[in-house]
Amino acid sequence: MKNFVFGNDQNSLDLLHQLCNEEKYRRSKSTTTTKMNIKESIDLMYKLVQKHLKQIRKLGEKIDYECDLYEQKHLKNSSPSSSSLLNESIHLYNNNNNIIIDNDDDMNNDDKHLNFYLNQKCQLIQNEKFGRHFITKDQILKGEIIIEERPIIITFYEEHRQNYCHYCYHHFSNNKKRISCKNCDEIYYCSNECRQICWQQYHRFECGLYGLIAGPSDLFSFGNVFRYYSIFGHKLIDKCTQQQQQSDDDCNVHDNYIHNKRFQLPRHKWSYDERFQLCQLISKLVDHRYERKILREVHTTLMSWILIHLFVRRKILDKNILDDCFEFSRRAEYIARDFSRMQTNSFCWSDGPIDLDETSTLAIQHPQQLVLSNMIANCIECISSFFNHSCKPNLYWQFNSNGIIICATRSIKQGEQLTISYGTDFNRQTFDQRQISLQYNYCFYCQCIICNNDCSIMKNVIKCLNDKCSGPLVLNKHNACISCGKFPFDLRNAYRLMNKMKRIKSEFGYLFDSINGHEQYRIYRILYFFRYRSKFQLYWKSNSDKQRKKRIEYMEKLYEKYRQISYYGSYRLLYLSIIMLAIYERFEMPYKAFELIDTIDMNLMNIFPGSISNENIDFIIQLLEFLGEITERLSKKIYSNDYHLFQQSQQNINHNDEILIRSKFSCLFERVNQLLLAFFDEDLKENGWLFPRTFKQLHDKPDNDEDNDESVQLRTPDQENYYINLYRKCQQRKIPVS
Ligand SMILES: C[S@@+](CC[C@H](N)C(=O)[O-])C[C@H]1O[C@@H](n2cnc3c(N)ncnc32)[C@H](O)[C@@H]1O
Repeated sequence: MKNFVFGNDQNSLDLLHQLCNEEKYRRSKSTTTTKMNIKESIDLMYKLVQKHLKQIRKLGEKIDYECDLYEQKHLKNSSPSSSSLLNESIHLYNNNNNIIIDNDDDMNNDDKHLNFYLNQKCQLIQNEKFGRHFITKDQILKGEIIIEERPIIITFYEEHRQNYCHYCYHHFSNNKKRISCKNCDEIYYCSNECRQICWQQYHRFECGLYGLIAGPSDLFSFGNVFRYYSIFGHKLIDKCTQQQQQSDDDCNVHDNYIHNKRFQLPRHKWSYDERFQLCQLISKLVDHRYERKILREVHTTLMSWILIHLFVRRKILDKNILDDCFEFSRRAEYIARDFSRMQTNSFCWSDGPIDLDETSTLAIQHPQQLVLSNMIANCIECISSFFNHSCKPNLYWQFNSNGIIICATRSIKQGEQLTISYGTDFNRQTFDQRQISLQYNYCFYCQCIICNNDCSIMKNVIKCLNDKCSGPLVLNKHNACISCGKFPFDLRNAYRLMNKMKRIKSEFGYLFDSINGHEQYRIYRILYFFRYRSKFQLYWKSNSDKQRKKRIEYMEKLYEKYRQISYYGSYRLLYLSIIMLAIYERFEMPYKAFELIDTIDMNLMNIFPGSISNENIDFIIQLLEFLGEITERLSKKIYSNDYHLFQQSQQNINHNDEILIRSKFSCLFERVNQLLLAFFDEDLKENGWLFPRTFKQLHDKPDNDEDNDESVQLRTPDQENYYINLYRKCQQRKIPVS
C-alpha cells in the first residue's frame, strides 16, 4: 500500500470518515502542537531590556567615575596604554573617523597574515531569488576545504570569557599565563601586546561595560553592535553605509576583497584602508531590518536607545544627539538596522563539532533561542556570511582556534550552489518547524530544494495532531504517521473539522477552493461583496446582537481549529484569517485583530513570491488590495485619539502592549503595501510574472502626457486602468505616524 496523504479533498474526507468509524484509534489526551508565541517572547525581552537599562545607567555612572579615579591614581605616567593614550586615541577617533594611523613600513612581513583562505573554485554571484551566494566553478571533492576565515567582531559568552584571549582568540591552556585588563578585570589577554592593541582598537570604549553588553541570549548581538561601533567608529560606518546606498552592484566590493590577493589583514594593527574595506564589507551584509521590525520592534528599538546612551557615554557619539530628537531617532533607526544585520549574519563559535541531536531538539523546543552547551562566542565573518542556507546543505562548518572552517560534506558538481546549515540539523525537522525557526532567527522563507518540494505538498495537506508532531498527515501501511511514527490519535477531530469546513464553504463560497483560472471570477465576486459590505451586512444584519456574538465565537473556534491543522503558506488559512480580520474590523475588535497579525504575516511571507504564477497574479493582487484596505482602516482607527483601543478587551493591556499593537498594525500595513508595490517593481519583471518593463516609467509620466509608446504591451484597457489606479493608490498610502 502506498503512503496516503490527507488533504482537504473529498477522498481524504471519505477515508477519514471510514477510519473514524472503524474505531481503530484511541483518543489522545493532549493534542498540542508546537506553537510560537511571539508576544510572550517580546514581553520577556522587554522586561529584560528594562532591567538592563536600569543596570546600565547605574553601572555606567559608577564605572565612568571609577575609570577617572583609576586613571588619576595609576595610569597617568606609567604604562603606554594609559590615560594619555586614551585621550590621544579619543581625539584621533573624533577628528579622524577613528583612524589609528599605522606605519606599514615598520611592520615586519611576518606580522601580517591573510584573514581568510578561499578555495579558488568558488565564485560569488547574485540573483533575485537567493541574493548573493557562492557557486562552484569546478567540481569539488568530498572533504575539500572551501574557506577558512577569522572573525572580525567577536563577543565571548560569560562562562568562557576567562578561557580565551580577547584579541587573538587563542585558548589559554592550563599553565599559560593570562593578563587581565588593568581597568575592569573582566577580560583577558595572552600578552601585553594583545592588551595594548585591543585597548587602542576597541576595549577602551567598552571597558567596564563588557559584563553587561555581552549578556545572555539575544544580547549577544548587542555586544557585537557595540564592538562594531567601537572598532570602526560611527563616522566610518556612516560613510560606508552612504556609499552602499549609492552603489547598485553589491558583489563588487566583495569581489575586490576576495580577488585582491595582496590584501592582507595584520593580526594586530589595521590601517585606515583596511578598516575602510572591512567596514564596507560589513555594511553590505544583509540586514532584514524591515522584517525584524514586525517581530521584535519594541525590543530592537529599546536596544538601540540603550546603545545610543552608551555610545554617548563612551564618546563614540556626540552628546548633543540626546537633545536632538530628529537626530536621535535617525541614529536609533541606523543602529537598529546594524543590530538586525548582526543577528542575521552572526555565527556561533562552537568549541568542537556541533552536536546535531542537541541542536535539533533545541530548535524544536525553543526555536527562538538556540544556545548550545559548547558555544563559546558569537561572531561576525565577512565572507562566510555569503553562504546561503539549505535544509540539506552540501557544506559543513566548524570552528578551530583560528576561526571558521567550512568543508564539503559530499562531492559537489560544477555550477551547484554552495550551502551551509544555519545552525541545526534542519533535515530532522518538519517543514513548519524549519520555517518558523528560520523566519524567527533569520527572517527569510527558505527556498532550498527540500523546502520547495515540501511546500508544494504542504499547501493542501493537513497536519498530524499528535503531541509534538506537526508533520503532514501521511500514513504508512500500518496506519501510522510517517513523521512521528504513531497512530494519528486525533483523526476524529480532523474529520469533524473537515466536515465543518464544508458548512463554512457553503457560507463563504469558493474562497476555500484551490485557485485555478475559471474559479477566480467567483472569488472576485466574494471579495467584491466583502469590500462593499452588501453580503456581509446582510449576513450580520439578520442576527440579533446575541446571535451575532455566537456567530463570531463559532467562526473563531473554527478558525483556531483550522489553524491547528493547516500549514503556513496555505491559501485557505490566509483567506480565513483575512475574513476574520474583516469581521474584527467591522465589529470594532482591534485587540482580536491584533492576535491574527502574526498568522497573516507568516502566511504572506510563505506565499510570496514562491507560489505566484501568471494564472493567479490578478487574484493575488485583489486579495492583497483587500487586505491592504482592512489594515489601513484598522491602522487609522487605532492611531486616532478618540478611538478606545481596548474598550471591549477583557484582558489587562498596558501601555507597552498598546505601543506594540500599534507598531504591528503599521508594519503589516506597510508590508502589504510594499508587496503590492513590488508587483510594479522594475527589477522583478524578468521573472515573467510581473508587469511589462515600461509600466512604471509610463505611469510615472504626468497625466497629460499621452504619447503612445509602442513597446508597451499592457493588458486590456480595463485592467490597465485598474492597475494604474492601484499603483497610484499604493504610492500615496501612508503609514500612520507613531
Ligand atoms: C547570511 S545571509 C546570506 C547571504 C545573502 N544571500 C546576501 O545576499 O547577503 C542570509 C540571508 O540570505 C538569504 N537566504 C539564505 N538562505 C536562503 C534560502 N535557502 N532561501 C532563501 N533565502 C535565503 C536570506 O535573506 C537570509 O537572511
